[in-house]
Amino acid sequence: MIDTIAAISTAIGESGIGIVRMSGKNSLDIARNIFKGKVNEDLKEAENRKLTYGHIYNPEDGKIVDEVLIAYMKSPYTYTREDIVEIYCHGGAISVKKILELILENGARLAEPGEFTKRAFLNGRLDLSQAEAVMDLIRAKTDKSYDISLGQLEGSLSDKIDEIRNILLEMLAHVEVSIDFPDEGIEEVTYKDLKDNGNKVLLEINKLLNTADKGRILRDGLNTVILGKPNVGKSSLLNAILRENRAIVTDVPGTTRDIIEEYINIDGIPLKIIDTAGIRSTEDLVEKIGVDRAKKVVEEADLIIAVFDASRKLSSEDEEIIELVKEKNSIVLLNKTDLPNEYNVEYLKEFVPKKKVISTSIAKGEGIEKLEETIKEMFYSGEVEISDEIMVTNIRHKNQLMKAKKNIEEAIEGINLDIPLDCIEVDIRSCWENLGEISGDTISEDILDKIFSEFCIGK
Ligand SMILES: Nc1nc2c(c(=O)[nH]1)N(C=O)[C@@H](CNc1ccc(C(=O)N[C@@H](CCC(=O)O)C(=O)O)cc1)CN2
Ligand SMILES: Nc1nc2c(ncn2[C@@H]2O[C@H](COP(=O)(O)OP(=O)(O)OP(=O)(O)O)[C@@H](O)[C@H]2O)c(=O)[nH]1
Ligand SMILES: [Mg+2]
Repeated sequence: MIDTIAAISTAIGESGIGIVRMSGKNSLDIARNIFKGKVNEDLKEAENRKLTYGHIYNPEDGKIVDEVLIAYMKSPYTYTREDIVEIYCHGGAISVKKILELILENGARLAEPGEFTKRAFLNGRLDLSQAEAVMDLIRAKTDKSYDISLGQLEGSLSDKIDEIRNILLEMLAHVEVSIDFPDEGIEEVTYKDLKDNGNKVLLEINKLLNTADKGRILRDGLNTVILGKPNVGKSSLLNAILRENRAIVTDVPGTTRDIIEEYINIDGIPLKIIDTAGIRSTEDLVEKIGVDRAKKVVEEADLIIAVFDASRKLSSEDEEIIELVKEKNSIVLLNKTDLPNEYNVEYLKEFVPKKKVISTSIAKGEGIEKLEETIKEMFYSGEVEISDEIMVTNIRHKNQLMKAKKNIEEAIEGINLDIPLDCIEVDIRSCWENLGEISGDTISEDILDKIFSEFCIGK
């Protein structure tokens, strides 16, 4: 039997109201055990989707736990398609926890992360990409990524994937007819038809893939890493961009020991901005770990802002930075230009010939706007425009699309070479299956578990 699950669905902390919810057959019975209504005594006349006022109490000792509102939502027209009971109690940490404990003592099981949404998926209310969009919606950090998730929740991506898979199904049907009735002269027609449809599928997959890189950036933010030797002004830059004193700034080299991550919007472009420990060789263990981490985040960066100090001569540490950023998408800052300069922008440019070099005095707030302008330019000059087209924002979806692309390319190659239809059929089927993993139509139990395990509790 499928058990009844329960979880706290709101954030635990200082909040006005907290929600504890249950899903499954026993939800209403459990609620009846621990709830006493003022008018509606024991939820006998629990009306579907009506709020009832009353108290949660412990049936063992009769003690009142909290004053609440309670809602019963009857299967199948609910979030999970199962019976659901939601209890709206006072916020904070204690009430929600006490009520959850009572519910668990009365026969429910603690829900795994994402299990409510997993049930919605397993019971057919959502497809997998919509379930994933629920999570993206919660995690969205900008209006744009929010809009994309909402669109995917409403099924924009699912519809597109279905459309492509339907073309593939049609192709499979033609192949099967030709294999079953080889003598009726339909083979020629089949090859022509396969070619047209195969190309259509490839085109649609490519369109989606083209949105993927920008889509990821819109979802997660442009991964921007501030890099430089100690004391050049990296943390000052972070604070200047954020316009708040987020990171500690001192004149002691080695102030920042670990990486600091923050999110900021520059005219609609979301940045995940990372301040790092200054790169230098050091004996200090903590600082050394910080430096190693800094080097590691460089590998995953979309953009590096390399900071140099105009008031000190270029050192071997600076050379190391130059090597690190040479092959990367980067902007070079020459900072502290308000101090007596050891060298200028022209000199620095010789070392980083292909990079944009900006002169700044972060202490005086000079050059920050120019930096922001430059980031914007670099972002918008990059291929795909932000538009209302369907975006692929999820890495898993991108990987499935890449597999499907390979399948359809192989099928098309086979068609062009007139190889036997049953060989081509294998590729078309793989393509259909790989796309089906996006909507969850064809997917294994363990991949499902993995996807939902990354959800949050109570969703
Ligand atoms: N109190 C509360 N608020 C919430 C949620 C919730 O579970 N509880 N949601 C949880 O994420 C979101 C709303 N999402 C929901 C999605 C579907 C259904 C639902 O009952 N669907 C039925 C009936 C639809 C209808 O009446 O037309 C269905 O699809 O059959 C409910 C909530 C946000 N707000
Ligand atoms: N004169 C001048 N001082 C600056 C400028 N930018 C930063 N500073 C100062 O330089 C010192 C170091 O700044 P931080 O931002 O802590 O440097 P950092 O690169 O984060 O240093 P670590 O975390 O140690 O790697 C502080 O005293 C800042 O006030 C600038 O444009 N001009
Ligand atoms: Mg610092």
